[in-house]
Formats: sequence, C-alpha cells, structure tokens
Amino acid sequence: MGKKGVLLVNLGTPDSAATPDVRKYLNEFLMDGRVIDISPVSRAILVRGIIVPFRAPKSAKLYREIWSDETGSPLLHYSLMQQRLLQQRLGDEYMVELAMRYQSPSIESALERLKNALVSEIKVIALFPQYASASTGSVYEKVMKLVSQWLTIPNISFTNSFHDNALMIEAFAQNAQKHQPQTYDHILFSFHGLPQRQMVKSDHTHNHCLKSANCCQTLTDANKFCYSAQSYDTARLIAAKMGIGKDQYTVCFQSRLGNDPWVQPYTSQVIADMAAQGKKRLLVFCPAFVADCLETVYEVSVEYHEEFKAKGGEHVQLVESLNDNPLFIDALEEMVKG
Ligand SMILES: C=CC1=C(C)c2cc3[nH]c(cc4nc(cc5[nH]c(cc1n2)c(C)c5CCC(=O)O)C(CCC(=O)O)=C4C)c(C)c3C=C
Ligand SMILES: [Fe+2]
Ligand SMILES: [Fe+2]
Repeated sequence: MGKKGVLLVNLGTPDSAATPDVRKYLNEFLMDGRVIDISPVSRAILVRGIIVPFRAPKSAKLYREIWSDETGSPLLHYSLMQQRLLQQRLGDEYMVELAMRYQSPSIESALERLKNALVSEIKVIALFPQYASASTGSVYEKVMKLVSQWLTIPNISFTNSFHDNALMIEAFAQNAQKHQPQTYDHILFSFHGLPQRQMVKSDHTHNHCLKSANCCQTLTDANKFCYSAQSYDTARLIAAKMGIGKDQYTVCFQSRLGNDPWVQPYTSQVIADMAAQGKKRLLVFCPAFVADCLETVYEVSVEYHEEFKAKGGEHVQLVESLNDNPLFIDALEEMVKG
C-alpha cells in the first residue's frame, strides 16, 4: 500500500514584495472568475486595465512592511510550518503537501508530487474555515480540473468547511488568553469580506441569503453553506468557549475591494462606531485566516489601529492567527483521519 496523500491549500501570496511580483499575483488572483465574478471580457478590462495597475504598487508597499528578510511572506511561512508539523504528527504513513491557489508552490506541482509518490488517496483541505466560492470553491475547482486529466484517479476527498471545529475554536480562544481579554472594552470578530452578490448567487435555494435583515447571522440547515452564517457561528463558538457575552462582541467584515456592497457591517465602520461610543481598547480576532498574513498583521494591527487612534481610541490588539498552535495541528489531524 502506498502512502496516503494530504494536500493543504491556502490562498497564495506574491513571490516577493517587488511591484512586478505583486502585479503577477494580483493578476492571477483577480482574473479568477470565482473572485471577480463578472463576464470574462469585463473582468479583463477591470482587472488588467484598472484594478491591478493602480493596486499593485500600493499593495507592494504594504507587502514590504510585512516581508521578512529570512522568511518572506508570513502567509507562506506559517503555511509551510503547518505542513511540516502536520507531516511530523501523521508520520510515514502519510505524505503532506502544501500548495497555494495562486502563485507558488502551485497546486499542479503539489499534485504531481503526490501522483509520483503513488499515493493511494488524496485528502484536500482548503485552509479556509468558512466556505466561500471565491476561496474554498476556487481551490477545489482547480484541483478537480487538474486531477480530471489523470488517467488513474485515486480516491479523493474535500473538506467543505471547518468553521465549527472544536479544536480550532479552542486554539483561537487559547491564543487570546495571553492578551488578558477581560482588560478590553470590546471584542471584534473581523472576518474577510465577500461581495453581497456572491452570497446571493451561492444560495442555490434562492430563498435565504440577504432576504431579511438578520438572515445570514444564524446558521441553520437551510443556510449551512452561507459564508456569513458560518462566520457568525465561528464567532459564537469562540465567544462561548471564552465566556464572552453577546453584548461584549461584534462580528464584522474587512478587506473590501471595489464599490459594490460587501457583507456588512464593515470593520472600519464598527471601529469608528466603537471610538464614538468612547471605547478605548479593542481585541480583534480574525478567524477567517488560519495563518497570519497581510490582512491580519497589516490591515488590523497597523491600519485599523491607526484609524481607531485617530478617532479617539487607544489600542487595537490582534489575536495572533493559528500559525503553529499545536491545537490547530490537532484539528488538521482530526480532519485528515476523521
Ligand atoms: C479567508 C478567505 C478569503 C476570501 C473569502 C477572500 C475573498 C476575496 N479577496 C479579495 C481580494 C483580495 N484579498 C487579498 C488578500 C488576501 N485574501 C485572503 C483570503 C480570502 N480572500 C488572504 C489570506 C489574503 C492575504 C494574502 C497574503 O499574501 O498575505 C488581496 C491582496 C492584498 C491586497 O492587495 O490588499 C486582495 C486584492 C476578493 C476580491 C475576494 C472575494 C471576491
Ligand atoms: Fe482576499
Ligand atoms: Fe446567507
């Protein structure tokens, strides 16, 4: 019997913080029809003609702020660490590969390595706790397209989402403890945003998403794949684990792109509201990310911190992502073996 294959896939990051590499990354990322979900011609005009030329130099500047001379992009660094720790945990019976949906290491190269090792099965885990077509859906579409070309297709399985995985919830709660959560005025659960249009399109029942003011805030059997409802559920579970009351936390969504409406409330608006209410210290979880990245170490720790201070607040403290937390490796092990 060959080894069992595991393929971990995260979003991806530029090869370097230089503008040409950031341009290449953004072009690949934003030309994905699940990310900018408009017609191919309109997408090419918008992405190649407008968004990327303006955004690449600005994003490159931000990437330079978080880039390490030794380890490069935090997202790749922590993802490789997770691969290594999971491989150690699972032992010789398994072969664990890491890929990025965009740029490197590519999904194609990781799948080739698994194929050449004659693995008997492949478990694919997109490293996004909450399901979205733009993230998890895109990873699985890419894997399926590539594997569909193989003459011999092994057993292959996908994890839709793990927004309620108890070990992951415990890992986030554990990471918050060192910041003494009781010393903060309020807690935010800031998830990556998503265009509202994509939420509505993903609702194949056509009678749930964004039909009423709060319909995407509670997870039910009818909306079990809704990104927003899964996000609220993750926040509820972390809060319950930590004994945080409903009035002590707010769920919000960050990293908006473009002028279309995205899932609300926006983190920047919530931060302004908190400052207006006289709150001084905010503790912020980012449970859409399992590894620290630009959106956590820069957008939250630097940008939102500065915005909050400019409006009268004192401190925005990020709860570090799961990175090398052994409880998260336990969670991955459980997903592989479960
Ligand atoms: C957590 C899951 C993610 C979803 C869902 C998602 C949707 C989404 N993102 C963009 C646009 C950008 N996202 C960017 C960075 C980024 N996004 C995620 C995850 C999700 N995105 C991560 C982990 C990262 C960080 C990557 C890193 O290198 O650290 C960026 C690039 C950075 C920037 O220029 O600001 C863009 C652009 C859209 C449009 C979208 C849904 C439609
Ligand atoms: Fe994103
Ligand atoms: Fe919904």
